[in-house]
Amino acid sequence: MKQIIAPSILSADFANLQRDTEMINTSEADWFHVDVMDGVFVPNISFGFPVLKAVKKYAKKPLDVHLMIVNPEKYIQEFAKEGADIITVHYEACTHLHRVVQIIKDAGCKASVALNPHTSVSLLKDILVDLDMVLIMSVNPGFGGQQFIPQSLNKIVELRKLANETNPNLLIEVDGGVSISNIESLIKAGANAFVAGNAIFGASSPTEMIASMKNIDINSTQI
Ligand SMILES: O=C(CO)[C@H](O)[C@H](O)COP(=O)(O)O
Ligand SMILES: [Fe+2]
Repeated sequence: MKQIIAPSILSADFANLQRDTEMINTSEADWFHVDVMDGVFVPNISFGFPVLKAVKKYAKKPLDVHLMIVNPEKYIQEFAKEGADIITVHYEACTHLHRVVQIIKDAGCKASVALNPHTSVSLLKDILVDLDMVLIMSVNPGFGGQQFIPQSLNKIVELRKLANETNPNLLIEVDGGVSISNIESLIKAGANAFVAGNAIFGASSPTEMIASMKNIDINSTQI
């Protein structure tokens, strides 16, 4: 299976959101990545339900909703109602993570958990079997356009090993500083879903950049 590419609409032009949504629709991208920030869990505020609703109106691909908010359990049903297909909550924001994962599933969505750069993948050992995806944050959450933290590579390798024991179909998504120059090493480490904001929307041709990321073939690369 080819890697999943999820452009982050955080880097889209909000004055031209319909245009950028259509660009993703007609590109080789797989999902829309939707970053919700509350100004409490992270030091930034992005957007909430009205923007999700607006994207959903035109999006022809699944919405991958990344909740960087405290008490996410309060809002999961509404995010599902407004069109989320995959919901990611942060490990660091959930005291009762198992319960939150069940709430996501009961709402009819795929369940995913994100780990901040300082959070060890070993902490997910007892819940991995219940998850559809783990999101490895490769920057500190809160802003687009930051530099990839190299230690994230080891976390992907470690997580893939752990998943092979209990949940071999687990998707591993990487978010933050992903670009055409590091995506190959991330695939080799064991990740299979990639969020990119700046790398796509900052490119001279976003659709060509999406196609390049989608079609990297790690087997044909000479070492
Ligand atoms: O969750 C996020 C930030 O917290 C974004 O998804 C992420 O930063 C994408 O932007 P970029 O590819 O420009 O780093
Ligand atoms: Fe994100």
